[in-house]
Amino acid sequence: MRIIYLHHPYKTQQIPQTEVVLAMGFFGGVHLGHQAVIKEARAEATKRKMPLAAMTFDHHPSVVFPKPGLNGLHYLSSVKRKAELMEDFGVDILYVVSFTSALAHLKPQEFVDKYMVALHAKVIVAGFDYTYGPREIADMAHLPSYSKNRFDIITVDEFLLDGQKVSSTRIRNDLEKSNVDHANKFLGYVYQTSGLVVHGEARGRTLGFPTANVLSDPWVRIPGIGIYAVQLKVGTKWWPAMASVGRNVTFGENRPITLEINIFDFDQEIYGEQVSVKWYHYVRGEIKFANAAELVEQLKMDEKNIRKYFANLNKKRN
Ligand SMILES: Cc1cc2nc3c(=O)[nH]c(=O)nc-3n(C[C@H](O)[C@H](O)[C@H](O)COP(=O)(O)O)c2cc1C
Ligand SMILES: Nc1ncnc2c1ncn2[C@@H]1O[C@H](COP(=O)(O)OP(=O)(O)O)[C@@H](O)[C@H]1O
Repeated sequence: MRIIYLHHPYKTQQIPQTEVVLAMGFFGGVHLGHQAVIKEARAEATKRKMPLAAMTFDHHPSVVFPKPGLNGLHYLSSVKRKAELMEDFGVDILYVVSFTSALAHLKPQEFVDKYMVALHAKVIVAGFDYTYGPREIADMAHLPSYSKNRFDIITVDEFLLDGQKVSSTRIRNDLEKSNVDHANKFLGYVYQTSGLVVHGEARGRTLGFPTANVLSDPWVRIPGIGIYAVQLKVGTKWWPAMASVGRNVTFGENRPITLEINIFDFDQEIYGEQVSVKWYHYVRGEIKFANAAELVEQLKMDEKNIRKYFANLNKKRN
C-alpha cells in the first residue's frame, strides 16, 4: 500500500495518474461500519480492475470545528495503526489529508473537484452519513449535483450489530467504561495501542511481578481504570501478559494513572522499546489493598485467571 500525505493546496505531481475507486471517511478505529464501506469499495475496485484508494484525515475535524463536550483528542487509532488496518482490508493507496482551516473552508464544489475528481476517482464510496462540508449542503444526497456525472457514487448503509449502530462514539464510551470486550466486538478485531517502555518506581520487581511501564502515544485512547488480559508486542513477538491501568492506590493517594504490564514467562530488560498492546479482556477493577503482600496474592490469582483465559481462547481458535 502506498501512503500519500496531502496538505492543502497540494501539488498535482503527488497524485498517481491511474483512475481509482475512492473510499471516503475519517475511519476512526476502522470499525465494522468502516470495514463495510471499505469492503464494498474493494469489491467495486476489483470489478473495475482499478486500484482502491481511501482518504482519511490526519486529525479529526473537531480540531478546526470544536464541539462542546469533546475535550481533547483521543483517537481509536493513530494514523500509523489506521494505515496498517487499511492495508489489511485491501486498500492500495491511502491519502492522509491534513485537516486544516484552509481545507475545512473549501466550498463543497471545490472539495469535490480537488479531492475527488482530481484524484481520478471514477467511483466514490462512503457511508450514509459522510459529509464534506456543512451537512445541509454537503451530504451524500447532494453529491450527484457536484459530481456532474464525473464519477459514480455508492452509499453504504448504517451497519448494525445486534440491532445497535456501530459507531466510534459507542466504542469510545465502551473503552472509557473499561468494557474492552464490547469495544472489540464492534471493532471486529482486538483493540490495539502503542507506547514506550519507561522507568517506574522499581517496586514491581520487589513484589515478584516486574511491570513494564508503558507511556502511551499521545492522542490515543487507553481503556479506563482496571486490570486486563493483554498481549504485548516486543520487537516482532507477541507475549501474553496482564495489564493494570490505574493509580496504584495501594501505594498512596492521588497518584497519576499509569499503564503497567507484567509479561508472562519473560525476563528481559526492555526500557526504551516501542511496544504495542492488544487489549483482549477486562478482568477486574483496581483495589486498594491493606499491604503489598495482599496485592501479591491477588496478582498470583490474576495471573492464573489470565493464563486460563488465553488457554481457552487458543482452544476456541484451534
Ligand atoms: C495485573 C496487575 C494488577 C494490579 N492490580 C493492582 C491493584 O488492584 N491495586 C493496586 O494498588 N495496584 C495494582 N497493580 C499495580 C502495582 O501496584 C504496580 O504494578 C506496582 O506498584 C509496581 O509499580 P512500579 O512499576 O512503578 O514499580 C497491579 C499491577 C498489575 C500488573
Ligand atoms: N516479566 C516481565 N514483565 C515486565 N517487565 C519485565 C519482566 N521481566 C523483566 N522486566 C523488566 O523489568 C522492568 C520492570 O521492573 P520494575 O521493578 O517494575 O521497574 P519499573 O518500576 O522501572 O517498571 C521492565 O521495564 C522490564 O525492563
